[in-house]
Amino acid sequence: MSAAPRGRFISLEGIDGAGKSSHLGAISRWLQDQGEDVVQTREPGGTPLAETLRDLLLNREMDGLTEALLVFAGRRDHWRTRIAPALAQGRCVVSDRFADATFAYQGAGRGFDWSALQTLESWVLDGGPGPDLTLWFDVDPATAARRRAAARASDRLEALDEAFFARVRDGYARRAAENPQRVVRIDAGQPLDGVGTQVLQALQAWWPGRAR
Ligand SMILES: Nc1ncnc2c1ncn2[C@@H]1O[C@H](COP(=O)(O)OP(=O)(O)OP(=O)(O)O)[C@@H](O)[C@H]1O
Ligand SMILES: Cc1cn([C@H]2C[C@H](O)[C@@H](COP(=O)(O)O)O2)c(=O)[nH]c1=O
Repeated sequence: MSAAPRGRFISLEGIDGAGKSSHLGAISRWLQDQGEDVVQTREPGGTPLAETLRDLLLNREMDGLTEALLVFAGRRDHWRTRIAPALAQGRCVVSDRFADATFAYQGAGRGFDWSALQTLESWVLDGGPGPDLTLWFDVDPATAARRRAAARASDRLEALDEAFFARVRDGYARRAAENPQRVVRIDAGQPLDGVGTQVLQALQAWWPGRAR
């Protein structure tokens, strides 16, 4: 009996308040409509251990190196016990954030060494590929801050200033430039339905071209 073809892996990225989580459900439904068995997850988190580490990241004071090691520790557990097995079964994984967030937040935002992050990423993913498609919800930091303020109280990272989020945005732009075949930029400054239309178009444009 032959093994199932590897499933597809989609990640959603963007600065806090960009609006990515608002489209998670619609993306999963669209994939289900294509006949996919979908696993919806998030980072930091996605497993009991990684959710515990998420709680520390969002609520305890620490430096950028500690943040990077903590998110990669959680990602290792998430990858090894949940994402990789699901992909091996041919399932479709949709994650609200993945490794690009570490390059953007801990790399560009905190100033942690980019090539060291690339080494950690390769170790944690067993040298294999990460997401097949990344939707980068790109919005200016002032708009994102207004959306966050209207929606909820800030956690430790969300409370950082606009200059931090401008650097994080630059980090996402750098990852997009380094991975043009994978990362699709969504103009998240548009109203909700306009963003939803772009998301759908990005999925449709990518879907038929995916070799399994
Ligand atoms: N395009 C949009 N226009 C206006 N408001 C939006 C838009 N997209 C999302 N919002 C609102 O902004 C707030 C933040 O949205 P959401 O939680 O989806 O962002 P997020 O990128 O997932 O944030 P985080 O990563 O910090 O959880 C919500 O109140 C949501 O309703
Ligand atoms: C994966 C990852 C996340 N972060 C930060 C980004 C956000 O501020 C929080 C997660 O909150 P969300 O509302 O669930 O998006 O964590 C990070 O700093 N590094 C990472 O690798």
